[in-house]
Amino acid sequence: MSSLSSISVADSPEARAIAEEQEHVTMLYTRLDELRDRVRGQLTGQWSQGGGTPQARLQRDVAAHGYAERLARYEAVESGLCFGRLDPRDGGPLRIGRIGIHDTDEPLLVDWRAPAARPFYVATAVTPYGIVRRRHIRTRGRTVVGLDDEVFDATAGNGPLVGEAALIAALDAHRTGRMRDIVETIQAEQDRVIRSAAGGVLVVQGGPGTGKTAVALHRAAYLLYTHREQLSARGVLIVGPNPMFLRYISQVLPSLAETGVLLATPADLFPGVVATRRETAATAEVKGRSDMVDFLIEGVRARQRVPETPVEIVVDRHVLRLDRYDCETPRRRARESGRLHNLARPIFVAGVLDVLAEQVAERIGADPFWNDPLGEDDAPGTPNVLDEADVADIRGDLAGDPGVRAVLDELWPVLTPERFLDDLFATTDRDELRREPGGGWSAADVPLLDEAVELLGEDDSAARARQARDLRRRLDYAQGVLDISAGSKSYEAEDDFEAEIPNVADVIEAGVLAERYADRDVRTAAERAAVDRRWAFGHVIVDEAQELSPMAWRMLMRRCPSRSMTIVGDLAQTGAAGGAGSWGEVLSPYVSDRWRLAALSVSYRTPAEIMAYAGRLLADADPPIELPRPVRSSGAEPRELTGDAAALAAVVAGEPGAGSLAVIVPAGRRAEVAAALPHLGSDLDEPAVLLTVTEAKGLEFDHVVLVDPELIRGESPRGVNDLYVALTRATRSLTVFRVTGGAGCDGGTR
Ligand SMILES: Nc1ncnc2c1ncn2[C@@H]1O[C@H](COP(=O)(O)OP(=O)(O)OP(=O)(O)O)[C@@H](O)[C@H]1O
Repeated sequence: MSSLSSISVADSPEARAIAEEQEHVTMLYTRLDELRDRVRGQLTGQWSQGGGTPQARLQRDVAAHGYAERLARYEAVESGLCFGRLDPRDGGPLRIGRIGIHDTDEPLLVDWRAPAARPFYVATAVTPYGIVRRRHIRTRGRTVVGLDDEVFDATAGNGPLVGEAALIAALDAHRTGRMRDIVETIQAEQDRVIRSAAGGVLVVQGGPGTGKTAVALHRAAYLLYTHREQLSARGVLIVGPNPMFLRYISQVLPSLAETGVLLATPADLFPGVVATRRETAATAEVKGRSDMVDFLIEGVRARQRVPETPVEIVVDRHVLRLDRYDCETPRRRARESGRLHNLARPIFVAGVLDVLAEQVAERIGADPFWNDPLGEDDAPGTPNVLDEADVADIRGDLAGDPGVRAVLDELWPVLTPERFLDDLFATTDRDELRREPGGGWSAADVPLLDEAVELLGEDDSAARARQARDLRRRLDYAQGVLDISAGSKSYEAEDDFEAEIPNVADVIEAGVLAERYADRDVRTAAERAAVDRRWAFGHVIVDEAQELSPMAWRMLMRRCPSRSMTIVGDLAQTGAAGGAGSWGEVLSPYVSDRWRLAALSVSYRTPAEIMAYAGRLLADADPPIELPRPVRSSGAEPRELTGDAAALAAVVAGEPGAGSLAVIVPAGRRAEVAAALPHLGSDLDEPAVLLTVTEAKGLEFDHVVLVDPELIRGESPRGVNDLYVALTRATRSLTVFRVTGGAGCDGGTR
């Protein structure tokens, strides 16, 4: 392998190589500008056409939406448009970039996701895939500033890393509050995960910094490229642990020219509910257990009541009575119907109304002389003079009676998930769950709300009525079009020749035409999915998946009935008490043992010095923690310091100015440390932040000051995992600071 970097000597072979690449890169940007101009023109063309039929306007909206998306893609790839070159043994060079650009018959730039680009990520001297040279092209703006070449020749052994110089340069770069894409330096083991088949469940397990998140995001881009039609219709969902994490990763897919992916936390997955309520980890753990399903089922059954003591209802001066026996049969029938609670209610209501109607009919229709031989006609009649229609009228009156309705609502209420859960928590005898109604929802409530819908059923009569109205409107409109057209036909029919020409009404009927006028939704799948609880995604990616509770998994699996999923996590980093202990345990209820495991073993984040230090601090962990292999060293050993709050503040103030800094604290000391470091918030766009381990999960910083590691370890049953997370957030330097004094930091340095 040979390497060239930062070539500047004019007229050297290296300079000539740069000039050659510059020429190609310049040509590519010219093409990109042309493509943008063309799409901009098409977009303006759509907007400038006014008026027209509703159908024409809708078609214009759809077209404009498509052009706007394409333009956004072209805008997104400005930086690093072309970053690689492959020289095959046979044939001309291929340039690799963020999108594909073609001339009439030859590819000018090959999309990194295309099969032809694959050797760029996996070729080695031993398995060169027909490639003799791989070149990483470094650009600044539109200027080529350096090249890194690897020549595959059987006599020169290649190292395990692909494009080592480019990779190390990427890893050494300062971190900002936003994750960057790694498209230029994806490593072979990562590439295998990214390009793995879309179907089934793929679990990606790897230690901190092995690129799981990066790989998951590039896999999303790869799948969208490879299965564009299917996935842009059904959408891709990426689930991350908290909003801060989602903000951190939010730029990666747009920089890969992919939009339209929904990023959400599990707490975001119940449209209409914003989970802002705080609760203890212990309560959240209980709510996440799978036995909550039975708790909810029991709760629903308990709201399908029969009267303990007879209930009296006064209707038109008649006193009607309902007892336990009267209601048990309707309840049994409703339950046995197999319908969900709200949908079974009409069966219960019908049964109870029958009982009440019978009572009324007996009172007002009974014929006391029905079998009196001296009665009218001297012959036995019927015991009740009311016929079926009369009884049906009585039933109808009873159904509208407020007193009857109140009793029915009490016995078998229509329940929204919110009303049900509020009531359940207010009345439960489980202390850890009991709370007053109202006060909003917690993140752990969201899977319970979702589960509740599955038990209660959604009353979609309003939506169905709306659909019926829409269809009626479209039919009327279509019929109007046909009528006008038929009118013009009769006018035209005065001319015999014209009358031979078939009219629109001859070839299409109103229903079909109405379909054509159906509103076409111009929103992306992600936009539609965000407001639709029942949306089934084409692929779901779950990051930091080890943190999800069994109830959250149930909710997620509902969003992905096809089970086309990528699950990314590290069991050694599980912090949540209800989080995963093993992937098999998590997945077996849904896919049995039909899931694939891919392991990532190299840490691209944590330098060797910090990893070794973490190994020492975690040496007694049980089960033992297997640390990933660091890919580079920083030359800086971690520092251990002790002092009071003022000393901590001084250390933080003295941290290197360049790059990002995080102070990671035990949750129980957050307030104290925040008081000592009042200038630190948790906005990742700021150069320095103060975070708990839970908040820091999945993030990384150039420099980390870790406060009181022993406290972090002792704070929860999975404290050792939390400490592992905290120790592995830094890309450059780690300072461990133990605060002296009982209260630690009491704000003295304010
Ligand atoms: N092939 C690569 N080229 C360049 N940078 C990479 C590569 N792989 C990973 N990285 C970088 O390494 C860092 C860690 O990656 P990432 O956050 O995806 O790891 P992770 O496994 O998800 O970590 P954690 O378990 O801590 O969440 C990121 O800055 C990422 O950009």
